[in-house]
Amino acid sequence: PLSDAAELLKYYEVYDTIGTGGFAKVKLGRHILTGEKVAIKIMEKKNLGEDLPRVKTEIETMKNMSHQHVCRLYHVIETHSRIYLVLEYCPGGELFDYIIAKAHLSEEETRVFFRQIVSAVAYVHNKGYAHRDLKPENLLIDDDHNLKLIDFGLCAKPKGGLGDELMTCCGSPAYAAPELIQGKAYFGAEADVWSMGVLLYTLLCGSLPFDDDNHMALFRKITRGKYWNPPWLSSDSILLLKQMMQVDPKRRLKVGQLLDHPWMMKGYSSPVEWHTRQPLGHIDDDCIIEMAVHMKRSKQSTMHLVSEWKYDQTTATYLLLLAKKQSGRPVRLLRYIPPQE
Ligand SMILES: O=C(Nc1ccc2c(c1)CCNCC2)c1ccc(-c2cn[nH]c2)cc1OCc1ccccc1
Repeated sequence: PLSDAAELLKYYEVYDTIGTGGFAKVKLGRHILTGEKVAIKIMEKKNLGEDLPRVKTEIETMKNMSHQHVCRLYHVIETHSRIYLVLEYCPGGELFDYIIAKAHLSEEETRVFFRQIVSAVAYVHNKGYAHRDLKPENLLIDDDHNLKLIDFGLCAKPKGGLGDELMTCCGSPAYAAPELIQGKAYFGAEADVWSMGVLLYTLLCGSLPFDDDNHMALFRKITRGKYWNPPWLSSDSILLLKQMMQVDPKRRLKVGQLLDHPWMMKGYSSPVEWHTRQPLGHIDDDCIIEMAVHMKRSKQSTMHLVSEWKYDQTTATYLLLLAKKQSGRPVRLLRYIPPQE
């Protein structure tokens, strides 16, 4: 109903639907004040049902994530019947479609992408979360041809940190670790490494290492851990895949060992940089000044307002101004001049 869209339309121009997922629809949009393009994920509360907790998890998790390879949440608008998430614009679409279009990627192109995936996952783990649904559908390509991790609906933040075991069996079977599908207690970080191994395989090979229409047959293949290595794989790639898709989680590579693994370092002089380039607490002066001028407030009170991180129009305006600055565009808010009488 219009009342729901009214709140959204106060701040955004909304264009056509670009994707419809399980319980959400994604539309293109533009933030009026900054002119920046955004993606708007629209969910009908009544259709969410038992998925509502998953959406709440995703929102609370994404509010704590600020990283160059994690899709940024800018604004949360909850109305009578809908939840709108305003998200970072990723016009390259899903990595899944990109791989299909190219059959499979070269080792060099895979390495560029895989270093970004490891950077995102290392950051997420350092924050105490396990993603638990790593797959090419959950990696989007931005307008700079960089990857952005999405879908934190299944992530877990064990109370005692990632040293605690998890129980819930979740995620997509083809990417799920053996210990997870066997219903054993597992460590989220170890399960994520297995999924990254399957992801690396799909990038290099253009197919799944373990696949079967029959669920039980698929489970048997995963627990057996044997898969085909296509002839175009280098011996280094074969070795790394083997170290990541170890059925025994204790023998599996750790994320820390991935950061400077010889395969990851080929053609590079430094290990994967996983620290964020935009720490959450950091407040950019240029953006604050432009907002203060626009809001006719002092710099101090504008700084204070932004620091509340309410994921409202203020948060969205600040983050989108920052995105503008980082893309080399002018740190300017729209100067709306009302029509002269
Ligand atoms: O910006 C996003 N998507 C997106 C934007 C523009 C274009 C495309 C895609 C590809 C299709 N051709 C038109 C160009 C976009 C951003 C964030 C999220 C998102 C973040 N957490 N959850 C979802 C989802 C997004 O989309 C999903 C999608 C839509 C159509 C296909 C492929 C992917």
